[in-house]
Order: sequence, then C-alpha cells, then structure tokens
Amino acid sequence: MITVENLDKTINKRKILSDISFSISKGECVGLLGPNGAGKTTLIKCMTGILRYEKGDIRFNSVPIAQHKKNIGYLSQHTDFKSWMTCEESLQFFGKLSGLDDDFLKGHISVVLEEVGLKDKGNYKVEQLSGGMKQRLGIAQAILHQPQLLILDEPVSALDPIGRNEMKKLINRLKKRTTIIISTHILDDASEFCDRYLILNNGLIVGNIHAESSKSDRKRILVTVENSPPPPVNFLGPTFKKIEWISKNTLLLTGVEELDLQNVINDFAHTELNITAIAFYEKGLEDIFLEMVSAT
Ligand SMILES: Nc1ncnc2c1ncn2[C@@H]1O[C@H](COP(=O)(O)OP(=O)(O)OP(=O)(O)O)[C@@H](O)[C@H]1O
Repeated sequence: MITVENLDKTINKRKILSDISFSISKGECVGLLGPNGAGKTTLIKCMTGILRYEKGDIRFNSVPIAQHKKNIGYLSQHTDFKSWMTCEESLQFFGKLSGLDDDFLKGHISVVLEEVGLKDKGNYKVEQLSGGMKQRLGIAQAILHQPQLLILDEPVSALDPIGRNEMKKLINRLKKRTTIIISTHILDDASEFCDRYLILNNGLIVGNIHAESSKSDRKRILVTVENSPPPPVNFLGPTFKKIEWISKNTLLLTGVEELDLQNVINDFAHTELNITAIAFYEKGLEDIFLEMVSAT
C-alpha cells in the first residue's frame, strides 16, 4: 500500500533522513520508534506531503503519495484547535478546510465524535477538554474524511495513564478498519497495538521487526552474518519456523524447536551466509530497540 524508497531529506544543509526505504501493507499498524531527534516527525511530514524531500520516492498504491493526500488522515504532535470553538465547530471548520461538504459534515460529525468517545462533548469548548480528550478530538479530525491511511505522531506520550489507556483502546478500534502508522517512543504502548516496528535512529532505519518476533515468550536465536548488503533469505531450516532481517547484517530466527545452535549452524552451511555470531535471544522489544539504537 505504501512504499518509501531511498528517501533523503536535508534541512539547513544537515541530512535528517538518509536512504530510508520500507513498505507497509494494507491493514497493518506500524510503529515508528526512535529516540528524540531520530527523524520520526520529519519522515511523517514527508509522507503527508507537508515537507518536500530532495531524493527518493513515496507511493500510495503505486501512485505518488502527493496525489493521495485525501486518503491520508494526520494527527500532528501538537493539535491546533481554537480554544473558544466547540468540538462540533472545530470539526466543521477543519472539515470545510479539507473540502468536505456541509451535508456530509452534518451527518458525519456526530458519528466521528461517537467513534472517538466524545459523543456527549460536541458542545464543549476545546478549552474545557482534558489533554486526552483534545487528542481524541485530533483523531476525530484526522478520520473525518474517512482516510485509508492514518498517521499519528506521538498520540500517547503527553497523556496521563487514563488518557493513554483511552487512546490505546481507540487505536485498537481504528486499526480494525484503517492502515495506521504511529510514532512513539513509549515501547510498552506500541506493543499493545502494533503489528510491526520500524526503528529509526540518526535518520536511518536500523530495524524492521514483526511484533510476533519481538515477544519474549518465544524461543529465538539471533544470527549475525558478514554479508552486506544482505542477500534475500528464502530458506527455512528444520529447526526454526521464521527468519527475518532485523538490521543490515542480523537475522532473527523465531519458532525455534530445539535449543541446539549446532542445528542452526548446519542449516546455514547450505547458504551463502557466513555466520560471525550466534546466540539465543530471549529479550523483549525494549532490549531489541536499545540494541538497534546503540549499534548505530
Ligand atoms: N525545521 C527544522 N530546522 C532545523 N532542524 C530541524 C527542523 N526540523 C527537524 N530538525 C532536526 O531534525 C532532527 C529530527 O527531528 P524530528 O523532529 O524529525 O525527530 P523526532 O524523531 O520526531 O524527535 P522527537 O521524538 O523528539 O519528536 C532533529 O535533530 C531536529 O533538530
């Protein structure tokens, strides 16, 4: 659905994003993780068309993403509602700015407010809303035009535990019908709704991990190989069920049946991959994240 290829972005002569490539399938909920300053917001702004980029290609269903802006809903890090407007007036205002007609807005605003849990707050002024409610109003604005792709920049990090909990429930509801990209540096939250994680550090994608692989209740093996760039992996050894690249030269093997590294080494002996290190890996998302980030 979304492909980003070899994206470079420079601001004030400083390279902020370098050679970013990834793809996202319809229906996925992908977490964009990374420490402060990693480039998450810059990447999101390139994807929503807010920022131009000097090199690379971003496509939505094979068409340049700039032609698909109407299919994207975006919640920025800082919502921009006017404090004196009510929730309904705010959605009316932004809906009209997006080109939605009055008849559609009349029927749809109440539906969207109900969806984000603000059904009874339509007449509340923005200044009367809690931080969590404002974020949910931001999501209402982002989904008002029924986008196929929803991009949420740090929707949970500024909220208290109650607000975070409400937001997580809302994201879990929305992911049933919309493809979602969500940036956050709160890994515990991400693990509650993401199917996959893209880890960004210093403007580079340093990890691309499926949620299943990051769960620590599985037996996993980490294999480091010397080949670079990585050749495609299309073999499955009898000793493990899934194999995936999680960084430039690191493979994660999951669904490991037996805790016998020699079996894995034997499987690799039939491939072009030269193992430089192999170890059991019983760590969770946070450890993987820290490892990816500190290795770059
Ligand atoms: N308009 C700008 N002018 C100069 N530098 C910028 C600008 N926008 C972003 N940067 C720099 O680009 C880098 C990436 O910023 P970005 O906001 O994309 O990171 P982030 O991963 O979203 O961080 P955070 O988690 O703190 O929001 C930072 O070093 C930031 O200072």
